[in-house]
Amino acid sequence: MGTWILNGLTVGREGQSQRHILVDNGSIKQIADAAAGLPDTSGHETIDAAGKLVAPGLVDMHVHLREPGFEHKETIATGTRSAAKGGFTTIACMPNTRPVIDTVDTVKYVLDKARTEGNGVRVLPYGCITKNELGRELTDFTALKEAGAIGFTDDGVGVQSAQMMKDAMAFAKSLDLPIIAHCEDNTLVEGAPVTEGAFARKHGLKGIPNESEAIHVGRDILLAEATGVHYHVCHVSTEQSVRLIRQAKQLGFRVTAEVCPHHLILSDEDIPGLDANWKMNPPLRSPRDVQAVIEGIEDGTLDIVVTDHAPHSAEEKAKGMMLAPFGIVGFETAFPLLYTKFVKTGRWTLRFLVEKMTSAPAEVFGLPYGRLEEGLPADITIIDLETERAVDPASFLSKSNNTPFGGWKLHGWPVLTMVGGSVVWSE
Ligand SMILES: NC(=O)N[C@@H](CC(=O)O)C(=O)O
Ligand SMILES: [Zn+2]
Ligand SMILES: [Zn+2]
Repeated sequence: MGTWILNGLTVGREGQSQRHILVDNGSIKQIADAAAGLPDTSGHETIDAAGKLVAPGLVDMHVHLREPGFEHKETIATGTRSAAKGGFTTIACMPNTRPVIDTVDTVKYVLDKARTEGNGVRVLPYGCITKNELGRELTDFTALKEAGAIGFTDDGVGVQSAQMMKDAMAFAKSLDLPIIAHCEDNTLVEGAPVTEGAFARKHGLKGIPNESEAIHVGRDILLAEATGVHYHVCHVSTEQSVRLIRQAKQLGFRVTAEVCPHHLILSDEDIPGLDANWKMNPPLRSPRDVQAVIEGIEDGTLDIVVTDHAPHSAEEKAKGMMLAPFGIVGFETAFPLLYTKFVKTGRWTLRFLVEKMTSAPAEVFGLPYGRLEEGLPADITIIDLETERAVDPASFLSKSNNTPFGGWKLHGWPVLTMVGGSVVWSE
């Protein structure tokens, strides 16, 4: 017995249309134009998707699940629940856990846990570039790939040594896997909690300058040119980074990049006060940088949207702007935020947003997901575009609720998430 998802709105190359989708045996068996009438649904279950968007399952290539080691912030069980509620069917998790994911055993640990406690969500682990993310010694990329790592990153910190990064790129290139870079030059940061700029000046805080990000982006683009690796830039937040990536693409280098909803929507001018729910890395930048990343995603310089879902406990965030850890949760607000801010306002088409969160990340990382096509795995997210709801952090399925978006009234809430033909979350 299969499932017909009836009368949903789909967005694709042909524009928007109403379709019926038959899911059978874990895959998309048939896609039919609704104009031709209802299909014969006898012997099948049905889901009424009339008036709702039926999108490919959302794909998030940058998330923190915190397990092993930081289970007070999040676990694979709670993180995947939160992801499913946000409409995500495939997520790629960062290795800055405790211990970090720098051995075959830790990769396997994450994959095993995801299989048993991952709520059906596809979890793809990254391995560390350097042992313990200390920047001193490369990990065994060959063994990590063999164990299931889909790329290498020291997310949380920048790789400070250019030689180390170059060696990492050459190694990754030989295995045909990407390097995913958290770009941050430590000599330009010195413990600052927010961006250099208006907010920092007003509160007498040290600021993180734009160059601390862009210097690594520029350096790494040169190293990517030299090595030919697929180089992917994490959470781009500055005008200068966008400019460098744009130029690298014009020159034909194998460079891709991601941007987070918060960097597309918030600037440092929006930070209401010394509340650590507004503290993340990279920090919220100037309005000029926000404009630059928006233009970056619009002209294709930035390829994909990721959440950088970074849960921290209420106790940790209560330590205040100076002492609290960097990061905000993202799964349960990402699509509604971008839908409300960019699609409902008429700036982006629905198709553009959906692509940036589905087919584009799948294509950048060579994954067989992110599209609604006969024969592909039935990873599908149904989204209510009509109902307005306020963000309620207390209702998050994530173990943490550190978000600056509490109370925001948004449209575009996922109502059903299906992975491989099984419903993994529904309202
Ligand atoms: N983004 C953040 O502010 N924090 C991330 C680390 C990271 O993504 O660099 C975290 O692990 O908490
Ligand atoms: Zn990072
Ligand atoms: Zn991160």
